[in-house]
Amino acid sequence: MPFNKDFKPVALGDTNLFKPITVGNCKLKNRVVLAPLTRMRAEHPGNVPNKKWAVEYYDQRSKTPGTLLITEAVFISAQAGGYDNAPGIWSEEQMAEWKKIFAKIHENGSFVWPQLWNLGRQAFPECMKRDGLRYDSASDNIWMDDEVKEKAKNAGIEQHGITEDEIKQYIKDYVQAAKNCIECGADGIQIHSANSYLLNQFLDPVSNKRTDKYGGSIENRARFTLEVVDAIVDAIGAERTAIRLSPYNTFGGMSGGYDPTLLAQYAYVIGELEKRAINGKRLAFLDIFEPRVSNPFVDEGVGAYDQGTTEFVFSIWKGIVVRTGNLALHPEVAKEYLKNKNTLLGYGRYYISNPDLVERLRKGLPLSSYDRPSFYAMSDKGYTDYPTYEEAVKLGWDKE
Ligand SMILES: C=C(C)c1ccc(C)c(O)c1
Repeated sequence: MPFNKDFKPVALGDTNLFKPITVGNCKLKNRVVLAPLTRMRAEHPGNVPNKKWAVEYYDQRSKTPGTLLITEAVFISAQAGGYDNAPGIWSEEQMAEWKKIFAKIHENGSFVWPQLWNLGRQAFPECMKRDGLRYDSASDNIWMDDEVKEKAKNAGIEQHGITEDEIKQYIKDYVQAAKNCIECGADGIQIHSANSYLLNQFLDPVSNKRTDKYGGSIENRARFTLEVVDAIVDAIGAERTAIRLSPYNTFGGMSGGYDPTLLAQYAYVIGELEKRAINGKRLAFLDIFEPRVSNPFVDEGVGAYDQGTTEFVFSIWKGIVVRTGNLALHPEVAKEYLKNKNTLLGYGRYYISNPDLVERLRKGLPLSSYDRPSFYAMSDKGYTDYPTYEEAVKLGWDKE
């Protein structure tokens, strides 16, 4: 893919983006963060990180020492999964591959935080039926969309509102997965409580119709997420624990900004995290998915929700924030965000196509466009074959 000719690069080397900051136990030399990016290259069966390509993929994106990388989302257990080609971190075989990946990132002087994932109703129903697993969510049969409802019916599996005992088991699975990450060498973990996956299905009243202590009020809908936070903090420490939230996301049937009460839900969760912080258990960072991207499946710049902002977060949370969402082509927005001294910037799609993105942002170098069709393809094409800027110039891309 050639350079993006429609984008005029801006050097950010003299901005706060390259001001060192300590996150947890990690002394970062820049504030560029590899955002968690599912790439669907894990091996099936076994949900094992790709043995041929994954080490190289993360090696290429961690070359600038002192960079924070959040891995692609990682299933905490088979029951939390439901995609054949996404990785887990519950088995020895999976852990053996992650150890190699984490070691390579550390060899480059960078840091790695796996994102802990639990799909809920975003799982493929047919996979759960095939594997003799439940097809879980916050409530029975509140479908993401009619297509999924039909797939579940054809597979002969109901969508199951999980019981309190099953919630307790998931919390144990989150803790074990977090411990496995640290055993494999990770610097910390990020709890995925965003983008319509299971914890988000509990936070959002559109999917959570429960009448027990996990539903029916802002406090109750936040309970599962906060119990996961507390259990993981107790197991590995607050300085090794982060969380991702997406107040405005509409992907996966979530309410986003269209439910006026949703911001109150997130203000409550973040308020509870700040209360814990004041009591000595401050999470390493909050990763906030900006409404600049209300649905990650739509094209660059499409679908931004402009009726609200995440600025409320800063009235509550006094710790470190990663802000992610369509920033690579918008250095002016990046600079605005960087005025806050606790802010780091997450980069996703353009970090796929620019393995040396940190250096390109520092120097204001042209950005290679990405190839969306290969985002989730089982191939090294669109995964490890994107050139660095120097390699691209040798290929004559600057002459095109
Ligand atoms: C492209 C989307 C919406 C996506 C995929 C995977 C994950 C873990 C996520 O948070 C978002």
